[in-house]
Amino acid sequence: MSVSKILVVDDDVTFCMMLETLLRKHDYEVAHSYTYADGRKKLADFNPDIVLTDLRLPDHDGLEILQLVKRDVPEVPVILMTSYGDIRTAVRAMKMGAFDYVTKPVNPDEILSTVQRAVNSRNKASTEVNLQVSEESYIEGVSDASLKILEHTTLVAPTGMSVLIMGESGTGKEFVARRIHALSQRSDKPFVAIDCGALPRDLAGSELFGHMKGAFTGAIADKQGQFEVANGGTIFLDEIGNLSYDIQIQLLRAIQERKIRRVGSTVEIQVDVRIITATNEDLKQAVLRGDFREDLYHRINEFAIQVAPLRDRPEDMLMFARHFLAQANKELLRDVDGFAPDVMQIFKRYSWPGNLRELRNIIKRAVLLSKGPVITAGTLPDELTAEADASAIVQPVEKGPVDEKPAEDIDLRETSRRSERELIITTLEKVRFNKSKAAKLLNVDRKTLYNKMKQYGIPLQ
Ligand SMILES: Nc1ncnc2c1ncn2[C@@H]1O[C@H](COP(=O)(O)OP(=O)(O)OP(=O)(O)O)[C@@H](O)[C@H]1O
Repeated sequence: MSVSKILVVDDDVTFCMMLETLLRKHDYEVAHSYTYADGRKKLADFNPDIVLTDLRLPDHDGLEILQLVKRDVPEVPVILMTSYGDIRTAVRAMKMGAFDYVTKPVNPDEILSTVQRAVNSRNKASTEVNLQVSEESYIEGVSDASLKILEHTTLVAPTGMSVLIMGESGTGKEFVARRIHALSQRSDKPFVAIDCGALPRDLAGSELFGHMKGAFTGAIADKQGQFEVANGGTIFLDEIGNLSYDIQIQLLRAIQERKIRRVGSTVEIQVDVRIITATNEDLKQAVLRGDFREDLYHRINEFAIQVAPLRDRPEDMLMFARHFLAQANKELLRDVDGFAPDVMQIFKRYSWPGNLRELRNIIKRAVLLSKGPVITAGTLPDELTAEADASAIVQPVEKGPVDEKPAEDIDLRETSRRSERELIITTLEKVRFNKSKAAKLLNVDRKTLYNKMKQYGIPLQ
């Protein structure tokens, strides 16, 4: 196999050099750019197989590099490097079609394993094997929300109904889709996953339905679309809300009449494909806005499954954490045995905007950094512990069993917010608004106290 070419875009010169040396040592061919403008040029001149970009560049942000790649060379995986404070942007990047993100400071083993996964995914894509049967095992979870998903997937799997899976990014929607396929009568036929968010508008038709030689510039040969590839099996359309109106019409036809037509052809091809779709936006709103066709919405929504965010199902935390720990140990050839009790408490208090994907990444990173037999709070990013600390002001770390059920009731939350505010005010008054002393008494750091004061509208005076 030929050497993979990697373009690194980052304005930190020393970091770029370090990364280059590391990647070269592992037989990658590397080019670097310190700016968006140069990155854009190298994208054309160097023709990389993979792009690694920082989220903050002096002249633009890294998301624009991602957009550029998705527009011009959508098959090239983009890995984003972010500081932990940018996690929400990283989540947005995933929605826009990024392959994955790694958090800075970048750990050599972590970056190498992510790059290797990207190389593997490219090799799969280029040989048109988009079937990607998951190597990871499926965890069912124990929360009520997970049990409901289990019940619904088992019920709907054998029916052939179209399923719409809703949930935030990283909650496991694609895993649920694969599960439905695996439990259906189509399980020995292809499962084809397509990220509609990463499909360039003008190529979406050809990617889904195929094209004929000469149909447009660049169509140098006839090409099967993914509907034909998936024939007999299941097609999973992730981020369905991103399809253009035009493609929505063609998709509706494919579902209603079970026929597709390649771009540039008049011949209709019969296809038998089950449709599973996913979205993390409110499609009903998109219908009301006129961005998504109502008839298509009803077609894809014969059965809906809601996947809850991780923060709303803390009962699942321990199981997933253990699963990702075992996975990380295997991938990194380590033998970390478990989690210190305060780590599980931090996990349960953190808001997990990136959901299971974020938990997986955090644990992998912690395994890399661990020196002892268990993962300790010191191996977690500061932002994560700070956010968890902030929400713990009136909920001191419990010593109880790690998987006990925390309060979920909305009123209870509201009450605890109110008493948290009162506690902060009383403490501040007691120490005459000396923030350092107040922070000490409340057992949080000053930054957390400031954030809380801002959040509750307490004057900083
Ligand atoms: N049930 C599960 N068992 C084990 N791992 C899971 C499960 N669900 C999700 N994961 C882990 O979380 C990662 C993200 O899941 P997945 O890609 O299915 O999320 P998603 O909701 O489709 O995300 P996006 O909306 O960003 O496409 C997976 O790669 C896997 O590592």
